[in-house]
Amino acid sequence: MQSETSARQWDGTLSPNDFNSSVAAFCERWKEVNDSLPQWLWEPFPVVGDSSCNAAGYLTMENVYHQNASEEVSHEESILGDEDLCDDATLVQSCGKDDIHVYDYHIVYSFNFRVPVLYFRGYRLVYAKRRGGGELSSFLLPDFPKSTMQALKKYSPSEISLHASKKDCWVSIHGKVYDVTTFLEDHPGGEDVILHASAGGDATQAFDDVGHSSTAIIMMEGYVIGTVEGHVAVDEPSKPVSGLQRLQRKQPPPSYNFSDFLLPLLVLGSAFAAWYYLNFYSVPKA
Ligand code: HEM
Repeated sequence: MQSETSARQWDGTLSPNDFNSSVAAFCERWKEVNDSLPQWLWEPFPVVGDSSCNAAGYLTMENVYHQNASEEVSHEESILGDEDLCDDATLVQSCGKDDIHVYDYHIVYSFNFRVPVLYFRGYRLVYAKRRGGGELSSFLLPDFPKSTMQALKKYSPSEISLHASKKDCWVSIHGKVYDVTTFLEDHPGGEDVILHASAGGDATQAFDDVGHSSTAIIMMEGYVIGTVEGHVAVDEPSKPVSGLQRLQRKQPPPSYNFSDFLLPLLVLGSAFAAWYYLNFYSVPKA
């Protein structure tokens, strides 16, 4: 436990190992006080390189949804299975009678800002009767706030292109800028492909052509530093690809996708840091 003096000197950032130990404590505490709510789970990143961080990964809580009382969608009809309903803190109003909004939350450690960041992706499930049949089908629609990206710093393509070396490597993918310098050695696909993509300008196509998994897409959010100035989102966000799909490239796409991957809504840093502060710093000495 830190003294009050050191708490006052704390600059609000965490080391990767602080993050790991605090999220473990956070999960435990969440379980104790929110037993009836969906639980946070630790999802490890693929073991790669010679990482200084001994337990890299992120926290995940998925399929959090609220069902309107008026909607009589039965357990069998729900494609979500029997996940717990969330409370009002995560309530999202549905637009239509048959809609359900679903959120996936991820807490990722930002290696560049040294704070935990909360990302979420949201989508709306729309239930529609199949023509000529009574069964319900579903598909996903994008449902993201447009203001999300405005909080991030904007970089011009020419500024981004100045950072294409092993010691200072930025890539732009789908309008966002990632400083992947510290990740190069750990990249499962090798550092050369990223360096090559960085030097070649926008890396969106190269990134998508590989068919990165959803873990990779969540992981990359830990390296975001800003957005590309003037970027117009005419293209779709990266579509996560499962391990099986990577092995079977000819397999048809899934009936739904997470291409509507929602990017940072809030920097959880402040909330999480407050929590961390209250738990690890502000408790007066006995
Ligand atoms: C922040 C940026 C990036 C992150 C976090 C990232 C992460 C990953 C991860 C976790 C994997 C393991 C497979 C998977 O889970 O999908 C992977 C594989 C790979 N990545 Fe990336 N990647 C990034 C950028 C790029 C870029 C710009 C390229 C450019 C071509 C690239 C090319 C590859 C290749 C070739 C593989 C190997 C694929 C395979 O063996 O099937 N990655 N990456």
